[in-house]
Amino acid sequence: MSLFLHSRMVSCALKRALVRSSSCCGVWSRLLQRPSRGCVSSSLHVFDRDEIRQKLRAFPGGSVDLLKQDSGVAVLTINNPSRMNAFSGSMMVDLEERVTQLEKWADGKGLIVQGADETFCSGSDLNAVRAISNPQDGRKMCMFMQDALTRLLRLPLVSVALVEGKALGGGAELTTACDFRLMTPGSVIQFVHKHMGLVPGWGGAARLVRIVGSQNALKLLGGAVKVDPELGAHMGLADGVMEGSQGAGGTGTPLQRAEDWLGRYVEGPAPVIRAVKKVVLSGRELPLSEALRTEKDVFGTVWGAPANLQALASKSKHK
Ligand SMILES: CC[C@@H](C(=O)O)C(=O)SCCNC(=O)CCNC(=O)[C@H](O)C(C)(C)COP(=O)(O)OP(=O)(O)OC[C@H]1O[C@@H](n2cnc3c(N)ncnc32)[C@H](O)[C@@H]1OP(=O)(O)O
Repeated sequence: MSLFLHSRMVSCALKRALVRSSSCCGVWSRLLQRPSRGCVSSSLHVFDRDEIRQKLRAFPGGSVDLLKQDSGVAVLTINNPSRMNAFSGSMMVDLEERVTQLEKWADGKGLIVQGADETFCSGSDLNAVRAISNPQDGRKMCMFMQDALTRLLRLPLVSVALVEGKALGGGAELTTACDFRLMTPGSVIQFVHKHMGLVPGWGGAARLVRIVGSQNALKLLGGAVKVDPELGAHMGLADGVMEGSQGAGGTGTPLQRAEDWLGRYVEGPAPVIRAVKKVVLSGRELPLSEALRTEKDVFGTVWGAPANLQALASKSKHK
């Protein structure tokens, strides 16, 4: 008996038809649209988020914690250390709820995603996976997580995955749902899916191809390659190595070093930094003509706005 019964699919199909009917200038709103409760269309599928949310809660354990800071940089912590920060069902629901909170955070500029206890995330909780191992239920969980991670990447925040210890399976996929990846010495990103008789399902394959190219993605997935910081930097998967407080070249914990690293890319007024992410996002995801239209629209929100007027008044020189 499937844990995820298909009900209200008719109303979901109707919603999909409505979403598709929106004009091309509504494309941007679809990229950033705050998802309605209930039925949503995620890429090619329509699924009932409320129903899946309820079913996933049947698999408790751990939490996904969010700290929004006055600096405009939030910290999202995958917190299930007794399970190497594996995602229980309730943590998947937590994640989606934290993403919704971040979608509503108007003052946000940056986000750091980390794991508790010096390790990142070991993917789905295998105990939950075993309980929902039929294709229909797996597809429902996959759509829920694919939707949550797509929305995470589309946040108008510059995001960094701080990888300590291990990022395996869905944990490796989570790293690709951030704009940047910083790894600590000895850390590993590994798409172990092949060893599970699987392929990524949380959107990790589609994002990995866009990050490292199709040949490298084929190697990492086909070979379930252990990516250390050196290989990650070589392939373009890792954007930096974060030494800890004992590391050379700086002080502070890996999180403090990651905040310092991110700081240079989010310094400035939130509306400007959020506009930067929006125009890059549209350039990355939309066809050129729609990306140009979006860029014009976003430009219109910052031209003549307080930060622009202040800069003009200060006659600053860019030495
Ligand atoms: C879409 C992808 C998605 C999916 O298909 O749903 C997935 O992500 S599938 C899951 C992919 N992940 C894995 O297969 C990782 C499995 N775990 C390991 O390989 C190892 O635990 C480790 C992460 C390499 C760490 O090894 P080690 O340092 O030796 O510690 P332990 O193995 O003793 O782990 C400590 C503790 O944590 C439990 N654990 C670890 N990972 C998971 C997990 N993914 N799900 C549930 N529990 C996990 C492990 O069982 C230990 O608990 P105890 O046995 O109770 O001590």
